[in-house]
Amino acid sequence: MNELVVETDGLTKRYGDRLAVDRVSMTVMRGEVYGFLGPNGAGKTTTLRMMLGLIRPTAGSASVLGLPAGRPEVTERIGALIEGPGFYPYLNGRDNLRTMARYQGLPATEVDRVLEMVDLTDRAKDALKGYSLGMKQRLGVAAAMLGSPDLLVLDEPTNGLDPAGMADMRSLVVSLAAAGQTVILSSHILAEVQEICDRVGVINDGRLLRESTVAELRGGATLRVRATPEDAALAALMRIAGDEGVRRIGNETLEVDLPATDAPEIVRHLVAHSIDVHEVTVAERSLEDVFFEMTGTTTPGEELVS
Ligand SMILES: Nc1ncnc2c1ncn2[C@@H]1O[C@H](COP(=O)(O)OP(=O)(O)OP(=O)(O)O)[C@@H](O)[C@H]1O
Repeated sequence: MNELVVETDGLTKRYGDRLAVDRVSMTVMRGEVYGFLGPNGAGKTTTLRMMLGLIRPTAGSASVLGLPAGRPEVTERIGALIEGPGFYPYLNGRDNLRTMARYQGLPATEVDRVLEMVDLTDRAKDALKGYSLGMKQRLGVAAAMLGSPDLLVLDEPTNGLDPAGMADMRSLVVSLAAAGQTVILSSHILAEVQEICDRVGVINDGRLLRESTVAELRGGATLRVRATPEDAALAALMRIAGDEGVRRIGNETLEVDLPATDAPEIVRHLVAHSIDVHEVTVAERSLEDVFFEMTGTTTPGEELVS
């Protein structure tokens, strides 16, 4: 357990004056879905390309499966879908994968296995030009899964997909993770990362701002209490949560930094002080709120619209 699959140390890439990746030190553990999150141009693809050994770092290092990135014995244990899959349009799905499998010295049964995994067995005999973008992306994941790689790297796998295609891709990643596959998934879609990732690295302007579990990043939930008279409620709640643990947020409502399990105690306490409790709700911060606080800029989602 807790085996390191990827470790980067001060990983840096400079293009002329542009520092695309700036001293990134990140870790990915075996069996987790790691969300690499950041707005467009943040440095996600450049970092992944260094991990895959496709480009050389200007400084720092990346090790994958305990060996320096780029070594052939490492590269062959990574499956990647990066910048859209390249297929032969006139071949069908199965023959496209067979060509790749043959090149890698893998048997035809391996093609059937990965087709089944991405739920394309029924359409495997159709020519690729009839595939939707979502199907092509799924075939791309199937190609990346040939030979059962130890690490699967998916760069923006839902980019350009319609909502149904996105949901499809998300459930595919979840099913691969359930089967024990280690996945690095880059995305600028916060809700997506929140839904399917165990841990997240947030990158902005080439720098890794934070690396933690999604739950840690979002912080604990808070309680919102609407009670009157408000001043008396504030004083009473401060005795439980401390002066810093309670804030007024308007509409006779107070925000309290206590877990949801404390709600009954809070209500009892207020009622014992003759305070009327009108409503108690649990407020969870979304990853989007957190991202906004961390970068102080627009969320990646908003950038998409521009
Ligand atoms: N080959 C290159 N030559 C020059 N600059 C580059 C090159 N590749 C990337 N960059 C620059 O490095 C920065 C990071 O780019 P990168 O593609 O890694 O970001 P990203 O987070 O993957 O963004 P996106 O979500 O748009 O794919 C950008 O400013 C980009 O313009």
